Amino acid sequence: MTKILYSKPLYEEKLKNLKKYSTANSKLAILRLEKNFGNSAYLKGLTSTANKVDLEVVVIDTTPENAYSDLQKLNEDDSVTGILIFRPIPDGVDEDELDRLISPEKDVDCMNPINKAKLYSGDTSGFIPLAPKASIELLDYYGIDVESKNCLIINHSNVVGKPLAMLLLNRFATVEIAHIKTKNLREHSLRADIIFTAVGESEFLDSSYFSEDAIVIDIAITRNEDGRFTGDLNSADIQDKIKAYSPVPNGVGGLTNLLLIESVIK
Ligand SMILES: Nc1nc(=O)c2c([nH]1)NC[C@@H]1CN(c3ccc(C(=O)N[C@@H](CCC(=O)O)C(=O)O)cc3)C=[N+]21
Repeated sequence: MTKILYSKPLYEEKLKNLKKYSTANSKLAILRLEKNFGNSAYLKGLTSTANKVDLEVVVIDTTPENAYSDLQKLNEDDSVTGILIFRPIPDGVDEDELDRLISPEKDVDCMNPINKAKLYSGDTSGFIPLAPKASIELLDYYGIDVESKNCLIINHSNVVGKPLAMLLLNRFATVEIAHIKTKNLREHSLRADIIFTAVGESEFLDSSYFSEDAIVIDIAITRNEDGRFTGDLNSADIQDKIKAYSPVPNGVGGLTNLLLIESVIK
């Protein structure tokens, strides 16, 4: 039997705890340069969670020309306590410049170089990128230890792959990162104990990619041809053929939005 790693029980537990905090002096601001499926799903999830704890959320739609000044305004606005810039960031915007500009104290997704440096040097006491953090917390909740495991990450972005690799290294996992130029992905995934994937290609990972003891953490969210939300994993095909997986929806994404709200409040 393949186990499904739902985030719901952990979500509920953490939500209950969050309700003890006052949200009166907290506000999350989201800087959005474009609308796409991924950030719409995120916005829906985080809005729903924010409503449950009465946290104020504002979305600032901006343009490549105004992004820097709009971000500066959010930095200077004392009522704003957390800032998230939706990724991916479109062409014509200097992503590194935005990252340098975001106030390190409000940088809930850990994109400012000061916060990244802390994380990359092994100090996890500050902000941690939220999707990688959710992936690790989900494994912790289900008692899955990554130490000495062969972990494959299929994503090399600044938001998912690279920070996730750091978190796994901190826990003495053996880490491999696959990306767009990787040859023979299957050869890598067949050797892996735990596979973290965030490609965004609906259900492309079938059972031929995995050993029977594989655990798959699906960090992608897309929509397939019939309009269903899916991740990278073909969950019908892998039934009874791998050990465990996190579903989409109700897996990593559901927890990511809660960790975002938690990060703003705490
Ligand atoms: N700077 C940045 N950091 C990100 O982490 C980031 C981003 N930009 N841009 C967009 C993608 C996508 N993403 C999601 C997070 C949560 C859900 C989520 O809450 N999903 C729920 C609910 C979905 C629903 O009900 O519509 C679920 O899967 O159960 C979805 C998608 C984070 N991303």
